[in-house]
Amino acid sequence: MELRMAVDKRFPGFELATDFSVAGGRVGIFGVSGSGKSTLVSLLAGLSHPDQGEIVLDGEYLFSSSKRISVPPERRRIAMVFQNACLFPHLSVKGNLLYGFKRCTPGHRKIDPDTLIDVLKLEPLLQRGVNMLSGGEKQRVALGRAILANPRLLLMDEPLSALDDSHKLQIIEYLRSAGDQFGIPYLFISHSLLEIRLMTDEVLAVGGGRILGQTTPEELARQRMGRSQVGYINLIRGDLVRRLGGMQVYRWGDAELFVSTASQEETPLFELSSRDIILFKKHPEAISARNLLHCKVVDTFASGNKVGVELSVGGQRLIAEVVGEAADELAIQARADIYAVIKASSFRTLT
Ligand SMILES: Nc1ncnc2c1ncn2[C@@H]1O[C@H](COP(=O)(O)OP(=O)(O)OP(=O)(O)O)[C@@H](O)[C@H]1O
Repeated sequence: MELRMAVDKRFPGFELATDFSVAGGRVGIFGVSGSGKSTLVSLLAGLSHPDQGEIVLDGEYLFSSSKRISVPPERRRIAMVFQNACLFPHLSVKGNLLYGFKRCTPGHRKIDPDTLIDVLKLEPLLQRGVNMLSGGEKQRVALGRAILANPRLLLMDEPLSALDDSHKLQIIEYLRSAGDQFGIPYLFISHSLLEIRLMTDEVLAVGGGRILGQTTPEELARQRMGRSQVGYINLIRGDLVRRLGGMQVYRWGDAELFVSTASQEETPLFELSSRDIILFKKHPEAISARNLLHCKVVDTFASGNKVGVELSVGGQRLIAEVVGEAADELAIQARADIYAVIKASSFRTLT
């Protein structure tokens, strides 16, 4: 997907003015509430019109004020998944799924409904009325309906916001299938950096109606480390090796991690804040923390008043943070050996 949006849109008290180009299959739009994300999405989908400018998708003008072009929404081949599933209440799950497929011209019908039903695990729901579904199930149906419309671009506008935390991450796996299994490029809009990191490869940061930056989710997370209350969040997927009393031991690359927070999953995802990693220059003796990892410093970076320290451990990467003074005292520099200490209780279970 190649998208260029150079548009202006004014509301009383708010102006969206963007000029950006993105290419790729998994693009994020990140920004706080009121930054203009939904306005941008609505202009792209054709649900509202820019005051001026142009929108070009894969070489085709969807909107151009100077050329007097405005392709109607139904001819843009852009499908949407919103915060609320917005399913048709009078149709069954199957009816909702096939709705988009039937409206799609036969030449564009590349995705087989049975394959989609299989991938999104919708078979047991097919005959149900949509009011009999949980929030997560509704979002899976809404996603399926959008994919079956065989769009050239899928817009996902805060699709996880209405779900509780425990369901969000399960649904992410399905949302990603739009790209991974069906090859549909998507724009994923969210105010959650975690969701952006799990869903996208490139991200536009939006604020006050402007594009503040265009970068990778990883780089965005690093930039925000110093400003964030929680520091940098390391995302760690471990493989359960054994259980020891109230503790789980996970393999993570060549390293083993002791984690005291429980998960039902064999390969759960954990969060670990850069603030919960303590660095030692020499091997510390007799510590109560369960995890002592011998690491190499890969790189350091400044973020606000903190220094981020990228570590290599057992073939994996970990980001710790220290204040500038500590970085000097510990002589932290690329290729230095260092020990990272982490309490077993510092890991937060995401799945
Ligand atoms: N139709 C409209 N009329 C007037 N103002 C509007 C309209 N649509 C949006 N706005 C204003 O534009 C600004 C950006 O809104 P927008 O919904 O795009 O933000 P957002 O980043 O998507 O926020 P959220 O994450 O809360 O949905 C807000 O100040 C909003 O009040």
